[in-house]
Amino acid sequence: MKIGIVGANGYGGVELIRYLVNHPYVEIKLLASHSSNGNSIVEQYPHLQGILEMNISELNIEDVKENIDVLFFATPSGVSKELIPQYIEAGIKIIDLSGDLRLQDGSLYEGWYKNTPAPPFALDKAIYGLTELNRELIKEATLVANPGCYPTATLLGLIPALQHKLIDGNSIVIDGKSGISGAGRKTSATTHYSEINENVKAYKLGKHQHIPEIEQIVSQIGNENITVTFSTHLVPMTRGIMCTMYANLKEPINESKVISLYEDYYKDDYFVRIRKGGTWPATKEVTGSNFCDIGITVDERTNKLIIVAVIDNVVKGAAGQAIQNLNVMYGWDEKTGLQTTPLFP
Ligand SMILES: NC(=O)C1=CN([C@@H]2O[C@H](COP(=O)(O)OP(=O)(O)OC[C@H]3O[C@@H](n4cnc5c(N)ncnc54)[C@H](OP(=O)(O)O)[C@@H]3O)[C@@H](O)[C@H]2O)C=CC1
Ligand SMILES: CC(=O)N[C@@H](CCC(=O)OP(=O)(O)O)C(=O)O
Repeated sequence: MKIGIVGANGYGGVELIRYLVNHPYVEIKLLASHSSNGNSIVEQYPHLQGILEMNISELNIEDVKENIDVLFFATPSGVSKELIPQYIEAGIKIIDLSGDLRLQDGSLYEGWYKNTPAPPFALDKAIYGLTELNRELIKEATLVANPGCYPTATLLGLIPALQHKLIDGNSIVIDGKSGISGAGRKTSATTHYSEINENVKAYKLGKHQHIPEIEQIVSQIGNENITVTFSTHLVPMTRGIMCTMYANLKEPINESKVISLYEDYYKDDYFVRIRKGGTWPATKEVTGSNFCDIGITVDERTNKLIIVAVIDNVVKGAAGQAIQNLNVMYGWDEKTGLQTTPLFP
């Protein structure tokens, strides 16, 4: 399968490269970016020396039609919605890592991303790529909207509780924490070393673009309109997301019963691992891997279910899940090219 990566020299793009160079069924045929055309990817990423010595070239639809089967977009929001329509019409399969195609209702995109939405035909075609939720739809998809990093951890943590009607959807509070690579490669005052080192910062409270994405799916699963409280924090680490979710239990339930419901729900999902009672996952336990690890507690005193979910933001939160979706689209074993052991310590 011939693959192209747009946004190849960003963090999502370079993580796609890290996995795809070892994927047995794909060949990387195109690396494209915005401002680095003509340069070798090795100039920006010397760790790729001897592994992928390839020039970054301009994105050209005629070249893509001739040489590419699947195009990954690892570009900032606002880019793929402009470029993708012509590639859809040309019959190219697309996996978009950005937020441009995740919200089915274009007016929500307009409100939260402050930009015009993708054309309705593209939004209709896009399948939300949370693999464990939409595997059957992804098998037939030609356009996949890969989920955001926080929504991946949050939704994998909440879906079994909502499916089993254990919690009141409108009581959900999500406390999210992310490493700095989540903000992409370009530095800014907020992601500058001296601003983030030995510091924890809350940001975009009540305004984060992942709020409508999470609400879209929890409402679908809960079969009612659900609004969530979602807060995000930057923590001084490179990779990793931890989302801790709190919700009111509808009926009292034993913790070990909830854990066994979760184990059963994810029994066929290699990349989701449920911790035993009284233990909770840490971000380092998934670093560099496509796993989402989940720990569960029932706080009987407050009648709350507490769920802790961790992922590596650039793997399960971006490039890894995108490759998992590629595998599903082509009927390959979902783990193909993704079976790395987390990088611990
Ligand atoms: N980082 C993460 O943990 C996650 C990221 N995502 C999403 O993935 C996408 C990529 O993120 P990330 O890799 O972190 O971002 P980066 O800022 O690290 O990289 C962005 C890439 O997009 C390229 N680019 C920018 N504008 C254009 C354009 N108009 N045409 C073509 N290429 C363009 C840049 O090229 P150049 O450098 O040459 O300008 C660069 O290669 C974003 O939508 C992000 O929200 C999703 C989940 C997690
Ligand atoms: C640490 C950090 O800044 N993280 C980014 C998440 C990036 C992402 O996944 O956002 P998209 O929805 O645009 O894909 C943020 O909070 O906006």
